[in-house]
Amino acid sequence: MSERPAHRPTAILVGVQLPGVGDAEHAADLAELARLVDTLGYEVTDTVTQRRDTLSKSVVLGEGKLKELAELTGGKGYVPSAVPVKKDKARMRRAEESGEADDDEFEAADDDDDGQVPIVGRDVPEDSKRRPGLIAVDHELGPSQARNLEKATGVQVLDRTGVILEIFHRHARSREAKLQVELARLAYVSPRLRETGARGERQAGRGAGETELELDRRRIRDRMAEIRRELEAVHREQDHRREHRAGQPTVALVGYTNAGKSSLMRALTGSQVLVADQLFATLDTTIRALHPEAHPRILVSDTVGFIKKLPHDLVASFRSTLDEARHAGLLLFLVDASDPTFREQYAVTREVIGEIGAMQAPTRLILNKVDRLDETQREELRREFPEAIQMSALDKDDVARLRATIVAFFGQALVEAELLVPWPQHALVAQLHGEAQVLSEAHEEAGTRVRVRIEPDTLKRVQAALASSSPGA
Ligand SMILES: Nc1nc2c(ncn2[C@@H]2O[C@H](COP(=O)(O)OP(=O)(O)OP(=O)(O)O)[C@@H](O)[C@H]2O)c(=O)[nH]1
Ligand SMILES: [Mg+2]
Repeated sequence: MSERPAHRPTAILVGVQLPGVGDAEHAADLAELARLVDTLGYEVTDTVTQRRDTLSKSVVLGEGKLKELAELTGGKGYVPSAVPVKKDKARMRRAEESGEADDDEFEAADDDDDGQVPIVGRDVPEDSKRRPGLIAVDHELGPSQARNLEKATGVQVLDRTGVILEIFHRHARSREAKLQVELARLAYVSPRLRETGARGERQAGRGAGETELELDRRRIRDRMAEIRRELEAVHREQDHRREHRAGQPTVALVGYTNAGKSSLMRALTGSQVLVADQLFATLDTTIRALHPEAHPRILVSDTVGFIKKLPHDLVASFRSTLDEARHAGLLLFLVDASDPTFREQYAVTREVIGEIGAMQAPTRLILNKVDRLDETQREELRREFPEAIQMSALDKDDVARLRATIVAFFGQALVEAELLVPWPQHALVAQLHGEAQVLSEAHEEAGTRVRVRIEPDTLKRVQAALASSSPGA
């Protein structure tokens, strides 16, 4: 557990239970949002929910619920300038209640904000009366919904995607992750920009006939193009490294965020990757060899986790981070079996992995964290998932068993071969000890005769190397 400051800012969750969403699912979604908000550093103090047929187009919630929410925040409870310009109030109210209200009618005319989407550090005054610092809404919000909700409550509003993007922004460490997050944030912000009517200094650089909004959008497009170019360079470098590893058996750990991928990575490889009881602790892909080493060497990759309703732009920008999974010879799907919603989390993971085209490799399901379950629960899971491996990433024996399973899996693909390595190429023998299982080794007049169990692709590469340097080739 990470250290927590004594006085964390507080947050209120808002969710609408739409038709077709059961009570359990609704509660699970909100519990997950609470974990996301907690990861952002807020303490969740209240949850305001409502059953509705649709989200209110203006402020998500209905009038009464909005008042209830505003009482918690010390806000007005209505959108200050929600004065219909053309329609009469009663008609507006009817339309609003039926979820049909026209967004723009609720927009303030004297809009004084900067047209930026409320994604980070939006300046909503924070007073000392423990006014919440954030309202997190468990749905995708349109720009005017967020804006109106802020006006009615006086508190910064983020939708689910905004919360996730903010966590990614804070957790990004590598240049690649930072670029990918920036790309996703710009894709999120761009359609949410709106004309501000701002004047003066912001007009600099504006083309003839170009409005403020067009200028902002153009700047974003330019920056996105620049980021894509930078990312391409990063990816070329990665492809290069991957080519270098080609033929080496690789197992990819994939799964929902917090399933325990990095913990298992540590246990299998002895590496010091970050493990934290947080959502999206890992954003980069790490590749390490199994330790103690297997022969041939087996690589393990740990990567970014998934979540329900993962923003599409985020998946798109993290696609190459997930490339390791696409090239792996074995996919281990990790779930936190102690989480009652793990079945759905498993389904989400399979779906995203399918979307990025990584489902060709054989897969195994790993029910992790079974140390938190009792024997009856484990037995039930054995019946439900007879093929799955039950384990705890924190248990040495479990990890050793999994290691043996991985080694045996790649062992099936090995073929036996005999190679004669001439003396001038003696370095190849040492290489074979890393890349194959050496069964026997005999020194002869012409060189070293080695019997190996080896991956077919690696065998081809070694044979080609031997042929190209043999006399007369
Ligand atoms: N009890 C128990 N806790 C575990 C187990 N495996 C992992 N954990 C804990 O679960 C939390 C998340 O573990 P991580 O390994 O960071 O999970 P992850 O899948 O890498 O998560 P992200 O990188 O955030 O997507 C940490 O607090 C771990 O200590 C396990 O088998 N049993
Ligand atoms: Mg991790």
